[in-house]
Order: sequence, then C-alpha cells, then structure tokens
Amino acid sequence: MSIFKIEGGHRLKGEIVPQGAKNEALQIICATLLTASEVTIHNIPDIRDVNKLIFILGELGVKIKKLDTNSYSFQADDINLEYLESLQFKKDGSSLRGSIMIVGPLLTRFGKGYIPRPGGDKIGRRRLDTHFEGFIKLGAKFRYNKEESFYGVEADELHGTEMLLDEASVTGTANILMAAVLAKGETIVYNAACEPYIQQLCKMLVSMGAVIDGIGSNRLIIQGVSNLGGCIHRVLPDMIEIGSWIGVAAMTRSALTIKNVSWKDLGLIPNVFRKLGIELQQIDDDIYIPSQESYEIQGYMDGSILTVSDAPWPGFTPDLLSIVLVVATQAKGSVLIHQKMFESRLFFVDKLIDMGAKVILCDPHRATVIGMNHESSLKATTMSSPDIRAGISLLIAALSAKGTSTIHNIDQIDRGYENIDERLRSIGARIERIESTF
Ligand SMILES: CC(=O)N[C@H]1[C@@H](OP(=O)(O)OP(=O)(O)OC[C@H]2O[C@@H](n3ccc(=O)[nH]c3=O)[C@H](O)[C@@H]2O)O[C@H](CO)[C@@H](O)[C@@H]1O
Ligand SMILES: C=C(OP(=O)(O)O)C(=O)O
Repeated sequence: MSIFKIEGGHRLKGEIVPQGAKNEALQIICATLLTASEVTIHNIPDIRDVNKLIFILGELGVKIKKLDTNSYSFQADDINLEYLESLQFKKDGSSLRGSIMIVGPLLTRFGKGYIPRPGGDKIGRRRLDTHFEGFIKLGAKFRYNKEESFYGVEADELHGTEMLLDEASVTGTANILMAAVLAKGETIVYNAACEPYIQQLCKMLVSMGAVIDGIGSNRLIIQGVSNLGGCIHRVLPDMIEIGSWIGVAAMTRSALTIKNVSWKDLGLIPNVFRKLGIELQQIDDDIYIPSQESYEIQGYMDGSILTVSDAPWPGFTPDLLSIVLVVATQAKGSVLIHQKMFESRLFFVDKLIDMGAKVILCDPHRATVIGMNHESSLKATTMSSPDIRAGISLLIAALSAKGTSTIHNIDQIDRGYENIDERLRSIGARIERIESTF
C-alpha cells in the first residue's frame, strides 16, 4: 500500500482546475448501458472508483474507447449477461458503491440486473431498500442471497407507476430513473433526490430520447420510450473536490484560484465556508480565495453557536462535513458539526485530537470544534485514511501541520481525487507518494 509523506506548514499559491465529478460520472457511465448506440462522455475524472466502474462495463462487453485522459466513448451493443453470474463479477461489483447503478439500466433493457452488496466508504449503514423497492414497484421480482450478499431483480417488462421514495437516495433515484425511462407508460417518482448530478443524468437521458419532466425538483415524471439513442455529455466539475480545495486554501492560509467551478451548481457550499469566515470571491466562474491570516466563525443572529449539518440537496452535502470540520479547527470561534446521514463518519477526529485540535466528539453524529485561530499549529503525525473524505481532511490537516506527517491507506483518497499529490505540488505543497510493495 502506498503512503503520502507531507511536510506541512508551507503556504501554497496558484490555480487549480477541479476534476470532473466522481458521483456524476458514476451515474452517467452506468446510463451508457441504456442504449446500443455510442455515447461519448467528457470530463470523466481519472480516479480509482470511476476506473473500476469502466472496467466492469468492459467485462460486461461494452466497447470502450479512451479518447484522451478524461474522455471516453461507450457502446453497449453486445452485452455479456453471463458475466453477471460469474464469481469475478461478485468480486468486481462489490468493490465500489457506484456499481449499484448498473442494475436499473440492465433490468430495464435486458430484463435482469444483479449486484453483490456494493462497497464504497465504510461510513455507517448504507441500505439499498429504496433502489429495490422502486424496481419492485415497476414490476420486477426481487431476490436476495444472504450467504453471498447478492441482490437480483428480474422482469419481462417494467410498467410505469407512481411511487413515493422512503428517502431521497441519490443513487436510488438515479437507478429508478434509469429503469423508468424504458418502462411502459408513465412513472412518477416523488421524494426524488434532485442534486445537480441527478439533474445532469436527467439532461443526458433527455438528449438520448427520454421524456422527463420536473428536472431539478423532487417530483420526476417520466414517460417511458421504447429505446434510446447515443449522445455526447460533459460531466460537471466536482463540487466536493472544490470544497476540498477551499479547505486547503483556508488551512494553509494560501491564496488559491479554483477555475471554472460552475457556481450555479454549488448550492450552499460557498455559504457554509463563508459562515466559517472564509472569504470567497466570485470572479467570472472561478472562486478566488485570498490568503487569510484568520477566519472567524459567524454565530447565529441570536448569538448562539453555529451548527453545520447535512441534508439531501438543496441542503449541505454530507461529503463536505469532514472537510468543514478540519477547517474549523483553525478558525476563530466554535461550531457544532452534525453529520445526520452517516453514523461512522466522524470517528477520524481522534487523529485530529492527536494532532492537537480541540474537538469534542459528542456522539457518533456530532462534534464540537473549538477553533485555534492559527495561534498554535497542528502537530505532524502518522495516520491512516479511514474513508475518502476523512482521508482528504487528514491530508489537509497535514498540509497545515508543523513537521512531516505520514498518511497510510491512501487508496481511499485515490478513490475520489485525481492525481492529488501532483496537483498539490503544482501549487507548492511538499507531498510525496511513496509506493510500497507490502
Ligand atoms: C456514489 C454516490 O453518488 N455516492 C453518494 C450518494 O450515496 P448514496 O446514494 O449511497 O446515498 P443515499 O442518498 O442513498 O443515502 C445516504 C445516507 O443518507 C441517509 N439519508 C438519505 C436521504 C434522506 O432523505 N435521509 C437520509 O437519512 C441514508 O439512509 C444513507 O445513510 O449520496 C450520498 C448522500 O449525498 C453521498 O454521501 C455519497 O457520496
Ligand atoms: C461517500 C462517498 O462515496 P461512495 O458513495 O462512493 O462511498 C463520497 O464520495 O464521499
């Protein structure tokens, strides 16, 4: 397993171009299974999770052409459904969360979709009920092999229906939507997730010939069509990566420009960082963060302490709470971080406490951070990345800390951040990737 060695305490400077969004790319790549025609996708991030999904599509028989580092074409005109029942698929499919979204397209186009319990971050229970309840409503038969943790749905034909999702699951909405576009008749999905990446998926499906109303809302109305054609699609910049770069700038007191961020798709993200006292300037479609010696957390109007919590879009994304938490450790003032969606995402604060941060873990969902206002630095240490966002948060902490830190298990960071070490070096960070054969 490779490690990062980071010599912290240095100011950074320059421009960063955000990668394409991981969580959009995973949906969009799965949607290529809905048509026998060629689909071209630009701005696909070159990261582990996405590359694993592309590998799975290749094993399924999809013809894949890599046009350049971040552009691919996919043609699913000769699918090998036998792969779905192979031992190899049980291993490949379980290695990432995004693989769950091949089920909807396969079910609707080929009458069956299987998946081992998908992987992804170990950040608490991550149930799949919403996905399968949606497929069952559309007329699919469901089976689950408990010993193998293997899910399956089958149907000769799917029929449009009305459904109220039990929760606004992001991948669940994507999966049901992709199944419904080729179902017979009208499907209404209420309590649908509606974040920009779902909107992007809807737009892509419409350009392939799907008929979808209510895009951007939590009520999607889909008129099934008999087949879909090809299209060209461009993935949005990754809002979680953009938030991570804001965190890097604040913690290292650096001036950074984040290019072409698609401001209109960032929702509450700029607001939340501004509430921590971080100055963000909009220059065209870029974010400019000036070097700030100090940033002060704003309380509420009545003087009470700020809470930053997650909620389904247009609420604040849970994927940025770990980054907000680490940034707060050097703010002036205090904040309560409330991670409502996931149960095990805050345990990494132990490492920050070892580094000298003032954090009280109140319970698995809540942590109070008492900012140190850069009056004392975090201390370098050796740590391991438990999940993708805790991993990048520890990396940000290490960049601001005095001395040299080591981060193990950096595969977790590579799941979602393209060439992070090289890009950090390009703005002056002292970070080294040490490949290990152990
Ligand atoms: C590959 C991918 O796209 N992964 C993202 C996707 O995961 P994923 O689609 O797996 O996450 P879901 O939206 O299904 O649910 C996330 C968690 O929030 C809970 N929940 C969800 C909706 C709701 O209204 N109430 C509620 O409590 C769920 O029970 C679950 O614990 O969305 C998550 C929530 O934005 C992100 O963290 C993941 O990065
Ligand atoms: C939780 C995340 O990813 P996944 O759903 O792929 O585990 C994430 O991107 O922060």
